[in-house]
Amino acid sequence: MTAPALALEGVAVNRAEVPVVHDVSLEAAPGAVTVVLGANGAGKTTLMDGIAGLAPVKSGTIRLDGTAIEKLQPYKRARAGLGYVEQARTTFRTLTVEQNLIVSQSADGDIATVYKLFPELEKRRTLQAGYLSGGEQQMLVLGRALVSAPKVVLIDEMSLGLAPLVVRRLMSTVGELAGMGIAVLLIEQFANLALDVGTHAYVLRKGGVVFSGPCEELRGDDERLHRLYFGGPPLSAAGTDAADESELE
Ligand SMILES: Nc1ncnc2c1ncn2[C@@H]1O[C@H](COP(=O)(O)OP(=O)(O)OP(=O)(O)O)[C@@H](O)[C@H]1O
Repeated sequence: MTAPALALEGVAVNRAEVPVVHDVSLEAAPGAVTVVLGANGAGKTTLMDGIAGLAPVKSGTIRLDGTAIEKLQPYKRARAGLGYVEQARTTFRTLTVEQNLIVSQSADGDIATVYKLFPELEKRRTLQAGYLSGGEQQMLVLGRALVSAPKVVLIDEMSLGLAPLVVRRLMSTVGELAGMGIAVLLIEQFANLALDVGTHAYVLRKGGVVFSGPCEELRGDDERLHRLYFGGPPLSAAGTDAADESELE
């Protein structure tokens, strides 16, 4: 098996001194999309913030290409090859599209690759980012992560507030990022879209992992997802899964 680009072991993350994520172990392989699912408030963003260094990791280890990063400042984690596409969809609104890419570019980063992935951005390269549509802004945020030449990209709910067609387009791009050898860790509210593009899935509930397995096991199985998200008995009388059991592999 390929060595994971990102490996977490027993990670706990706090929010404002409150323990939110506990004992999370997960891996993200290079060249694949790993999906993190869970209900609102399950701790997905807190986990991503912990990996990126924006929330305090209280215990456990986070390895990027085998090197422990959990004690590094966020900018050092970024420099080590960690890209983070945050939910907030932040761009420098008064800079042009191209300037946004230039300020995020690392020595190995290639703006032409971004334009190949998103021809829309090349057409608007001289436009201030504040004038882009929501979907184009999300493309720019993904593009900014890409020009930092990352080994791992964390993507948090990039579909928020976007039209379904745009979301599908962005999802296929996420697959292309993996095709470039990047390890993508994807949080997504539209579970089935994420499961279509992903290889391995984790489900978080109340800050802990309750499922780890191939995406195909969950694809299209809304009842099982619901039970994993919220616990409790199976929704259908025919359900054979244990009521509130974790399904860790
Ligand atoms: N800044 C904060 N201070 C205190 N508690 C917080 C803070 N941010 C989040 N929380 C709490 O941490 C828990 C996990 O939130 P988090 O945003 O990580 O979940 P999530 O799975 O990403 O949910 P969503 O899908 O709604 O973004 C929630 O109970 C939330 O209220």
